[in-house]
Amino acid sequence: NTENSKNEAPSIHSKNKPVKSNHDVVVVGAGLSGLHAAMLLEEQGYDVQVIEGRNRLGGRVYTLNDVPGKPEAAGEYIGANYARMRNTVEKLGLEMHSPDMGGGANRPWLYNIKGEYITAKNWESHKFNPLEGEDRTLLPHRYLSTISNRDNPLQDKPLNAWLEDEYHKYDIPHDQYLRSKGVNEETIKLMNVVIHAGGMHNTSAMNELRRYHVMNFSSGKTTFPDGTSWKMIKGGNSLLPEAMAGSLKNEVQLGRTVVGFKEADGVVQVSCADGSEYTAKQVVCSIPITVLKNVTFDPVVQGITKDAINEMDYGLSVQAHFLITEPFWEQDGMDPNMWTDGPLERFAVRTKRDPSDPDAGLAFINGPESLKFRLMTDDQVFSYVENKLAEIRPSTKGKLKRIMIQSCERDIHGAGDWVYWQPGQVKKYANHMRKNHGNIHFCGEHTAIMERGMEGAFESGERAALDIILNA
Ligand SMILES: Cc1cc2nc3c(=O)[nH]c(=O)nc-3n(C[C@H](O)[C@H](O)[C@H](O)COP(=O)(O)OP(=O)(O)OC[C@H]3O[C@@H](n4cnc5c(N)ncnc54)[C@H](O)[C@@H]3O)c2cc1C
Repeated sequence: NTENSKNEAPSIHSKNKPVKSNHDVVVVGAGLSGLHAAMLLEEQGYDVQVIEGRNRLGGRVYTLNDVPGKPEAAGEYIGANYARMRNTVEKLGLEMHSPDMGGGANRPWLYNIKGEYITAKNWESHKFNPLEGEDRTLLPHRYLSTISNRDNPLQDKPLNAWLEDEYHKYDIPHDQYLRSKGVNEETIKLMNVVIHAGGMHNTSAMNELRRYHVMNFSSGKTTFPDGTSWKMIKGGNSLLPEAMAGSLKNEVQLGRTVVGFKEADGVVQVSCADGSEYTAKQVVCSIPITVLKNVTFDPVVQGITKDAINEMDYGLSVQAHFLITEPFWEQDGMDPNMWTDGPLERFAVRTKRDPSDPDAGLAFINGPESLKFRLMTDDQVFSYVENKLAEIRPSTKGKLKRIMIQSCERDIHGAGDWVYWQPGQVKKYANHMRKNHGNIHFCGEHTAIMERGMEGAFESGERAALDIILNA
């Protein structure tokens, strides 16, 4: 991992010396939300300076150009309904292409459940299949989305319906909601495998229902002109934040980790770890909410916003990328891609973007098992994954070469994958996340109302920019 780890001091590797400068607006964070806000403000004639803590652009959009196949470490699929994002892609002259949505190398998953190998073909009749009737044809990796989405009370409702009081009754643990719908314990256990929240008990049913409501809207109701629902940027999604930053008049300042905001007499002073100081009348802050715990505010943030900063959390995931030196699946004759209910959760052989690319494999752990990786170094993550893999799949032994560990949480600027709402948090916080603190306007996917993911980031940047343009 080339990014600085949580154990290290904030980045001071800025290629620039510490600076002092004054602008109409300072935007903190060069992810999609911050960059979109900056572009809109600049269009309206504001002098805008974007500052970014990492030494790269894009935040949770990050193409791993050094890994064969150039996989996306984070924001990957662009929905047909991503109007703001599509418009920006077009405006900046980038092209999109249809991704391989098959997972891994477009091969089926081999399931490893309770230590037993089960093929997709054998699942319907297998004794571990906990469902009845036609549902027995459902494959385990589809349980979470299919079953959560059934009789979704948000169906056909506007995308902001999840914020309304009448749906607060669903702001309860997701496992409790599923039990009330008659879903049995064995099914819930399998749904739990890849849940981004440490477990089904820790995510609000409203969080999950909203997730699938937005997804239905993306993939069901709108399409690209060629009839597809999802696309990616040709050459890698990172090209988009790079082009957005390149379109701005003031060069984005990298390596400027913000440590404090101080507002007095209508001016906000933004202080960075490297000693730089920026002042502006207005600030757009796209720092992920959990990272805000480490940033000081003067005057201090109080009340519900303070509680939200202390309590909100993001899902975790760890990706261990390997080169595959020999096709281990040819040795044991089984499908290469594994979906397991054990500590590895998923291991996939990645799609080759170019036939000359060597085979690369990815252990992607984002369910309850991901929590333990918070306490490991990158080397320990590699060893752990290799050992667990060798236990359940001996043919992998000696055939994997370490490339990199990637996680959106394993550095001081990252919070995790994306925000999730714990039971009770939608009611408590969802309508407060967008409240400004004096002249500091918060944005970021965690503050979006209608959309999620990358389009949620765009939506939130637009809202923060409009807040300044119309009200400030
Ligand atoms: C594994 C994974 C898969 C995903 N897949 C999809 C997908 O397929 N489709 C989809 O739509 N979305 C997907 N997403 C979500 C999407 O990537 C995010 O919602 C979106 O990119 C978030 O943008 P943002 O601007 O809100 O936040 P970020 O991109 O996190 O931007 C915040 C910026 O602030 C910077 N920062 C943090 N702290 C400081 C500080 N103290 N000082 C200065 N700068 C700071 C960060 O470095 C970062 O650049 C995925 C995310 C992950 C992790």
